[in-house]
Amino acid sequence: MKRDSIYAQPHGLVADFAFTEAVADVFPDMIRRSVPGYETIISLLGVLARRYAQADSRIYDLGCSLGAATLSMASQIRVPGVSFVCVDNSSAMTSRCEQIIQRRLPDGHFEVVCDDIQNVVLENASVVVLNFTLQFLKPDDRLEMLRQIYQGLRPGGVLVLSEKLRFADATEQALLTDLHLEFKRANGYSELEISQKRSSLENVLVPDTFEEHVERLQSAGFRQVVKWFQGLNFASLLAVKD
Ligand SMILES: Nc1ncnc2c1ncn2[C@@H]1O[C@H](C[S@+](CC[C@H]([NH3+])C(=O)[O-])CC(=O)[O-])[C@@H](O)[C@H]1O
Ligand SMILES: O=C(O)C(=O)Cc1ccccc1
Repeated sequence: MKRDSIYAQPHGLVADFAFTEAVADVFPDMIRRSVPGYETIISLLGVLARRYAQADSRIYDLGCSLGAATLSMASQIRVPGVSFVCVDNSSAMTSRCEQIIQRRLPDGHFEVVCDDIQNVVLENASVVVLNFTLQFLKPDDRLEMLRQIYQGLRPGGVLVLSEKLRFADATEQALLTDLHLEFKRANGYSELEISQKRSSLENVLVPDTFEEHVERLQSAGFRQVVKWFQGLNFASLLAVKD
């Protein structure tokens, strides 16, 4: 695994964060050292998919990056006739993802698509994963994305939505942001790396509160929403279509 040192040197003017070749090259290390609970979430996505995957249905991994969620789910699913659709709009990610999945699941039914997830028409889905992806869509586009997912799900199907959270209460926001900083320091990021990454993400990753997520999921049609994981200011929600 290549070590992330993208923000180790001063950038002068820090550009908006983008999923470039350089980021794709170090992505497993970057996300593991930046998102508390990431590896646990990936592993538990397998457990969730094993429970909710329906025979002869599709599983969508939206914003798949290098396909970690798909690989975990594929290793756990026991029902026949499941096909995976992995979508990401970064070609640096999808070209690597295609190779990784081909190597790890030579007999698997999967498709890797390089496109905006907002252009995907979902059909016959039993499990849809948005693992830290919705937060990169423009806030005004998020409800429509969830509506599209809801209409593409079968009855009994689920959306797993993982996101960085914002907190309405200023004290809670300050505490959890500070603990996330401490998590990054504990994982070897310098103050310069932390501050440059923070400015690059400023207008790119716009987090919502837990309450905003629940309301939006309900507006999209989901009646049952549960938070099944939280690590500091990162959480994952399970939304079930009746
Ligand atoms: N509009 C969009 N359309 C398609 N892809 C997008 C869009 N916006 C962002 N992306 C893609 O969403 C991914 C977000 S990373 C997901 C981790 C992965 N799920 C994992 O479980 O390892 C999370 C993070 O980096 O914090 C990137 O690969 C983007 O190119
Ligand atoms: O690094 C951060 O502060 C994050 O919020 C997580 C993250 C992880 C990988 C790419 C972009 C954002």
